[in-house]
Amino acid sequence: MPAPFDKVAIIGLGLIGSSIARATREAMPGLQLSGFDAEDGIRDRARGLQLVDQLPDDAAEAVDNADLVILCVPVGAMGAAAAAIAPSLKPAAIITDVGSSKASVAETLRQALPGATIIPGHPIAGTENSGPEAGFATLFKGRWSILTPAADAPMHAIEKLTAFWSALGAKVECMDPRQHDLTLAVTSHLPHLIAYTIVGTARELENVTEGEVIKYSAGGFRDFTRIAASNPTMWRDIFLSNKEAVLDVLDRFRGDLAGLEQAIRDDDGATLHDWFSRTRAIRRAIIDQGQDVAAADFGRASSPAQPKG
Ligand SMILES: NC(=O)C1=CN([C@@H]2O[C@H](COP(=O)(O)OP(=O)(O)OC[C@H]3O[C@@H](n4cnc5c(N)ncnc54)[C@H](O)[C@@H]3O)[C@@H](O)[C@H]2O)C=CC1
Ligand SMILES: O=C(O)C(=O)Cc1ccc(O)cc1
Repeated sequence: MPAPFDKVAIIGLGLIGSSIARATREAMPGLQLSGFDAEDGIRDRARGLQLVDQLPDDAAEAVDNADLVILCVPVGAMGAAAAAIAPSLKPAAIITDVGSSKASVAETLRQALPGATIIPGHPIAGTENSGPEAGFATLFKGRWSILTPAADAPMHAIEKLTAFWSALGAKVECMDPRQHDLTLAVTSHLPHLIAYTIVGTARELENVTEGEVIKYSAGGFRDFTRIAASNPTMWRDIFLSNKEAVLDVLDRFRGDLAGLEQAIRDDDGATLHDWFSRTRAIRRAIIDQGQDVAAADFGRASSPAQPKG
């Protein structure tokens, strides 16, 4: 199939931007790629890696004549990135982003780029690493890429963006932005908040445990430390931009945690066993659906799928 775009501009050349560049090069070698990053040092490193064909020192120059512009910056920087490209966007250009929250980003982009064709997006694929060296071409293979177009978004733009992500190996689905934000608050944002909490708590307990938390850190805690090593700027922005949904799921989580705390206090083994059995079934269902590609891809699955029964 021919590439859906002639020229694609990637703004923000960190983990996600550089992965898109690498994957696009592999899947659509004839396509013209340009890029920009606000940090001089990142631009230099991206040039060294030869991630794109053109990498000017100016955002507006990078999007000149681009058919698709992909904003790959932290959610809190979307407004500034959009404002910087506004003067030189070609009228027919499609603007998308990869931000981890959608309703507030969509509103920011609408305000910064009035009249532009904006199709917000979010590839549900990533790692705890950042920067242009951290990206890799296979990141999106077999993973979901969610689009959250407004009701009046032009169908041809949605179709072209779908074709682009499909060429990178992603499975594409459209979703309402609020539905996206609530779903991701449960499946991604709350788990990160818990990891950030538990690793910080363990660090504070080091005085009590005399360094043994780190020394004997076993499977469970190690998994949390990977997630808690995620990009602080990016995650600060995610929590502040998806505040409502995160606070909503946090409230429910607190209720469930209190229930388990009470069961422990009451020596109520049946409640604990019942809860843990249900969560085990959820893990198995996810693996049966083939959704555990992240761990498999990175060759760091913490444990193989448990045998049934
Ligand atoms: N890291 C992950 O696992 C995933 C991240 N995302 C989303 O992708 C976006 C980018 O994240 P990463 O690539 O991981 O971060 P990153 O930190 O690796 O890269 C972001 C880049 O954006 C640049 N930048 C910041 N403000 C800018 C501006 N105004 N103009 C141009 N460049 C600017 C930074 O210098 C940096 O190089 C975020 O919105 C994040 O929520 C989405 C899916 C997964
Ligand atoms: O590294 C991990 O476990 C992740 O969960 C990566 C990730 C981070 C943010 C997203 O919006 C999507 C995926």
